[in-house]
Amino acid sequence: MTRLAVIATCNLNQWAMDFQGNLNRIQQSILEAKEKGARYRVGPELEVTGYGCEDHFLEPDTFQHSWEVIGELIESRVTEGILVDVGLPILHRGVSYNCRCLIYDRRIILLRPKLFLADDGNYRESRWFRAWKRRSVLEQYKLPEDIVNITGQRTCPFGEAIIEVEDTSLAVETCEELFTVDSPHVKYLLNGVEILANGSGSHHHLRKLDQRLNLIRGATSKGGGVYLYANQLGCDGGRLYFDGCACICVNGQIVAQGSQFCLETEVEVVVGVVDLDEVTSHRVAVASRGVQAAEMEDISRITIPGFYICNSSDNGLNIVPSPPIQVRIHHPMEEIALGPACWLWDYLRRSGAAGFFLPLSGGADSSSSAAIVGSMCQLLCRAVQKGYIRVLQDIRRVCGESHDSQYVPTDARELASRIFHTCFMGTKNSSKDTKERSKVLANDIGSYHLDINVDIVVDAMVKLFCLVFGEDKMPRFRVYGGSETENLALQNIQARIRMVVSYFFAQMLPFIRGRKGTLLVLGSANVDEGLRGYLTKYDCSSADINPIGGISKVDLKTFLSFAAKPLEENGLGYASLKSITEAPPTAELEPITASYTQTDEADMGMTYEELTWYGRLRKLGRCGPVSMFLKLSQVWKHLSYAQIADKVKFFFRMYSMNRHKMTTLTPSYHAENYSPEDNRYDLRPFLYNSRWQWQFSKIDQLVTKLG
Ligand SMILES: Nc1ncnc2c1ncn2[C@@H]1O[C@H](COP(=O)(O)OP(=O)(O)OC[C@H]2O[C@@H]([n+]3cccc(C(=O)O)c3)[C@H](O)[C@@H]2O)[C@@H](O)[C@H]1O
Ligand SMILES: Nc1ncnc2c1ncn2[C@@H]1O[C@H](COP(=O)(O)OP(=O)(O)OP(=O)(O)O)[C@@H](O)[C@H]1O
Ligand SMILES: NC(=O)CC[C@H](N)C(=O)O
Repeated sequence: MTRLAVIATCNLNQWAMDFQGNLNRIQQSILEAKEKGARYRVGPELEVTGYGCEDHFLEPDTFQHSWEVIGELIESRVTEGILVDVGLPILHRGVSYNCRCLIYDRRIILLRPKLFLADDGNYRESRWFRAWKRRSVLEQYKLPEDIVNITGQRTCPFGEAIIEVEDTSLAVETCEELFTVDSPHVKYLLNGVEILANGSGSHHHLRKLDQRLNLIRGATSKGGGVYLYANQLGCDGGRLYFDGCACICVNGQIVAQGSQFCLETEVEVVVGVVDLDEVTSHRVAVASRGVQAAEMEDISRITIPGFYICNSSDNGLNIVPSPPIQVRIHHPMEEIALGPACWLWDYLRRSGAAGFFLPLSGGADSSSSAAIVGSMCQLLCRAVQKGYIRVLQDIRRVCGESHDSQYVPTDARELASRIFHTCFMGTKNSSKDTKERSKVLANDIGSYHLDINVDIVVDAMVKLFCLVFGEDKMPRFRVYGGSETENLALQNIQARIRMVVSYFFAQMLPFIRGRKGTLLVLGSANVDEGLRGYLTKYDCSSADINPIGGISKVDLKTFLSFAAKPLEENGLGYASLKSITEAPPTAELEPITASYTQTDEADMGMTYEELTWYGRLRKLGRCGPVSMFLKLSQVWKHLSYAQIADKVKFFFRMYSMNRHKMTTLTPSYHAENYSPEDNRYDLRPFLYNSRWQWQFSKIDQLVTKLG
């Protein structure tokens, strides 16, 4: 008889601290798994609480509510006839652990704590949890009174163990454990485990999926086995977008894959039929695996008597194993169009706001933010067309429709006209070109567009200044003979007034349109501007949220070309973006004269491409000034050592002078590994000695030595 097992994993769009919503989604996923015939269901890491609770993991309430959720799950009887693997925080003997809880029928089979915590980049699990170190010991966990009352069970095993069922054995690991050098699954697989599950809380950044899939495939390609991967999906209350992609892998080949970016549903169950005999067969054929398996030390085992994961009544003819599939990996430009769009939608519908307000300059950055909102509207309309009722209900709520409303968006442009507001805020220094580009793009996307001039407010500020300090101190632009200080102050006041106007209009526009609520102000500072500090503190970069704050200018330019392509060519169909990509980036804060037009790259003293180099080397290459100089000397062969030294020193000077701006950076979608985001990801001082005396003198010595 063939051992065919139907098993399920899932993507869940959980929300930190939303215990009720999280419970509903977990229940729905188990029910769907059961309906599809699965006998094992794995869910994401910390799915009961949501992954991003952070310091709420220090509160006893969080642990107690987690048990209450488990109690309700068991009482609702969804766990009957299926082995359910749920992620939640557990307090054991006064120590907090990030755990998997395996439940079968009404019994807690095992609490399995995470062995290796995630602590780099965006993660700091050891702030809230301890890693489980007593790997050879199974302790007894004393179950809370509520659970005892529901189940009659007083204790359950706590630690690392293999679960033996009648026809196979399985084991679980948690997210980061897959990424570690000495992954627990190696030991489990060599111990004969056939099904391995991983509940994850893993975030998206550009070009990452490939790495994750390689690890999943790698886990079972050498020694055989089935690997089930579950993940959180969406924005659970922070800067990260968890990118789902729940999948099933058999002997190194993916046989089922869920979506990576999805706003259609909060619960996506991925089911596969796997032939466990193929695992045995794969293993027997690899003699060296057998040698290692034979000498592997034993791991504690817990049996579930009478429980079969395989369908014993089927002889392999009624259900067939899921065949290997071609994995779907989005192009990075699609990732930009999809990831931030889904994140924005989760944020918008969960914030209760009535839509977005975007200061749209007609430049590349704010146009990228606009295109991403357009992409969100397109995805929403497609979901509605496919019949996703919950999406339609959320749209109606965000649009301020009444309970009995029959409103259905006709198309993405019509939807955008209701929830997306753009505004060009010109001054004397704005050009007709940018104003026109802004208008045409707004029309392409369908936003409610305003075209206003803010000179009256800028002039009022200058007048106020003159009233206080006298007309003879009236600040002048450099091109009219003003000093650097005056020139900068006049630029910054335009930029800051735009920010104040944005918040004012975002608050008032729903009122003007006969709606309740307020709009969320969107920002458009990109990752490189942040790195170089080429932005005005508290200008339009100080928005509520920023979809592109984690994306490099180089990627954004490519994204705009992609988004300009027609829908039939898989672009976003915003043809007007073409002219925007062709225009040189400019702040338009200084007067344009016959001999002078302000441009970003000239102003910054470096190109955006150079900035990407600096960004990658600083963060990903972990370079200080000296190593960055040495690394770039190997690459920039067209420049002299002295020129490279000047560039590196200039970059570090600018970076360190402006680092303070990162402390007030608008929360942005995390997309780029070299992000300078100061809040969670790139923790550095913000008061530097920007002369870098020691480091720069070492660079000077090297230049002399190298000639
Ligand atoms: N160490 C420190 N720690 C904490 N705060 C510090 C600080 N040093 C200065 N500051 C504060 O920061 C201020 C200086 O920063 P900030 O006011 O931003 O002014 P700043 O960086 O001098 O100027 C803004 C720059 O952004 C450029 N820019 C380019 C494109 C567009 C836009 C735009 O906004 O549209 C702007 C603009 O051309 C200019 O180069 C100081 O006045 C002080 O208030
Ligand atoms: N004329 C304008 N009208 C509306 N918003 C503006 C205008 N100028 C600037 N902004 C807002 O201020 C932000 C910062 O301005 P900046 O000139 O630095 O633009 P940028 O970062 O180069 O972006 P963009 O490419 O969109 O111009 C812009 O992204 C935009 O949101
Ligand atoms: N939650 C985790 O353990 C995640 C860690 C892992 N390195 C990731 O980026 O996906």
